[in-house]
Amino acid sequence: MSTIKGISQTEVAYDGSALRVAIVHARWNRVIIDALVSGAVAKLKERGVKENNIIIQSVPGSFELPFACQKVIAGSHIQANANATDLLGGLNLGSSTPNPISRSGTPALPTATGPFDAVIAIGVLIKGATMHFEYICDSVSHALMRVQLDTGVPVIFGVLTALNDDQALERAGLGKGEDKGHNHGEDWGIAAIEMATQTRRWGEGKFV
Ligand SMILES: Nc1c(NC[C@H](O)[C@H](O)[C@H](O)CO)[nH]c(=O)[nH]c1=O
Ligand SMILES: CC(=O)[C@@H](O)COP(=O)(O)O
Repeated sequence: MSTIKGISQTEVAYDGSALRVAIVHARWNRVIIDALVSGAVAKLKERGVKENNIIIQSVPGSFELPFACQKVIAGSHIQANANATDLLGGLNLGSSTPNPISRSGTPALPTATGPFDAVIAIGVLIKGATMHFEYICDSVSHALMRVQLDTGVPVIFGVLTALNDDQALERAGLGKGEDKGHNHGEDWGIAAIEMATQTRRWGEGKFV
């Protein structure tokens, strides 16, 4: 019987070439994390996101993900403003600073910086002997939802909440049996591009 689970991909092939995406990952259960991050990066690149527009940051554990995502989003705005100031500063609008454009002869273009169009939060939580698992899963899921609603930047929920090692391995395509499972990191990369693109469109009042 074919499963009814899983995402139904949209017919639209979203173009990631103008997008900037951050991946924030925890470092617990690193073998699984690395597979998930690789899967997400592969799909981002496959859909055109430039390598220097994929920023990867790590934190100790999944509990740190919401705070890190909030700060990474805020930092990208500061970085963008700083670059804009640098560029505007080069226009020599009566300032004493010589125009870097005239000084070097070539325009001072900003580096690959700017606000993130989406953030992918990746963590692997595996149930242990205590209730620690439940409290982290609950708090992190609610907090990541709040970060995206508060910031207006899509935060893709890439946190595996597994009851045992095998469940986590299979969801990273690392299953021990014949069926290795499916790397959910790939789905998260695709979702990031769709949500980033749609967020831009919705922000312009466009409903394609
Ligand atoms: N047990 C797991 C953790 N625990 C660590 C917490 O996430 C956090 O880093 C610590 O409590 C300090 O604040 N983290 C995971 O990502 N996965 C686990 O299975
Ligand atoms: C998700 C966790 O925090 C968990 O792995 C910790 O294990 P334990 O509940 O046995 O301390």
